[in-house]
Amino acid sequence: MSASHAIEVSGLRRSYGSHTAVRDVSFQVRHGAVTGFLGPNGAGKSTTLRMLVGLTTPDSGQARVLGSDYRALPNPGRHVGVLLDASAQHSGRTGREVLALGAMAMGLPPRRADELLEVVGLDADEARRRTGTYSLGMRQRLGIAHALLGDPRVLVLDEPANGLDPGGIHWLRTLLREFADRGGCVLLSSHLLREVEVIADLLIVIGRGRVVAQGAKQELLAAGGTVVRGSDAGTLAAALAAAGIAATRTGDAFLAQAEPEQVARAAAAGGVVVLELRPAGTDRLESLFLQLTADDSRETVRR
Ligand SMILES: Nc1ncnc2c1ncn2[C@@H]1O[C@H](COP(=O)(O)OP(=O)(O)OP(=O)(O)O)[C@@H](O)[C@H]1O
Repeated sequence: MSASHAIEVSGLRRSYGSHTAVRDVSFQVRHGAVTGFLGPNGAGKSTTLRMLVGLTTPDSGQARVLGSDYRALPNPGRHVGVLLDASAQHSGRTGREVLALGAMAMGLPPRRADELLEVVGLDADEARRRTGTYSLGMRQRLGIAHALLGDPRVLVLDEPANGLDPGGIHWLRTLLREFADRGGCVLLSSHLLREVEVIADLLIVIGRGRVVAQGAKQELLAAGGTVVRGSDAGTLAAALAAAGIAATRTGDAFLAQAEPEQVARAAAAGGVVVLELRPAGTDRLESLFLQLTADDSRETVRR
């Protein structure tokens, strides 16, 4: 395994009866970045993450974290923080007890629980409450605290933004950004394109148990060119042509095959006031994602 990759998954496959949940999934996840694992409901995200941390046995293929089978890591919580199901905690324990027990299991002092409660914004009152009374957002915060307890280098989080309000999503984004900027590796799943788009640097898109796209978010988003609309369509067309930028007209806008900055400069050089400028790739990724969702025929009305 390459030392630059924290996670390496190759040829993973898992069936349940006649249904293949994950078929030939391969990807690598590097340090120092937040990687989003994106796919519609039932695409195979949780099954893949469960195989990664040894909770589900693959029919074939292998998954390695920090160069090892997860189950072979000594004291794994000190290396890999995992949050697969925020509701899995014992509902009769208080938030603080959950963290204190986790700290003890990892050989850490109980004060580590208090540090993490502060990091995830659970106050003293909330920490004393049984987790059975927690909202989903509070459970997610507790689950993230548990994943961070052992100061791991890798985080594997299944739908961590589920149940968080917009402020909570902003908080999560900042937390994961800082973790990755310190060199950590984050792999997080989501079934919401917009959610993962604001949090992740890299994307792995999965549909029907297969990886259908992967790469840097900016590249995936930029691949479709730039949508531009100007004060005068004729002058804008001429300005783009003069700059050697191929463009096709869609209504009163153009789809230009160049980066937004090049397009803006071309428009400025032609004296056109730009009224709209955005990467078209967002649309492309969205249509790929909607197509995946539609392929699952969950949204299709059968006649
Ligand atoms: N233990 C199981 N027994 C039978 N089928 C299962 C089991 N676990 C997963 N599956 C099936 O495998 C497929 C993939 O499920 P998985 O939970 O991995 O998807 P997901 O991408 O995480 O979906 P979601 O976004 O809805 O959580 C689904 O069709 C699911 O019903």
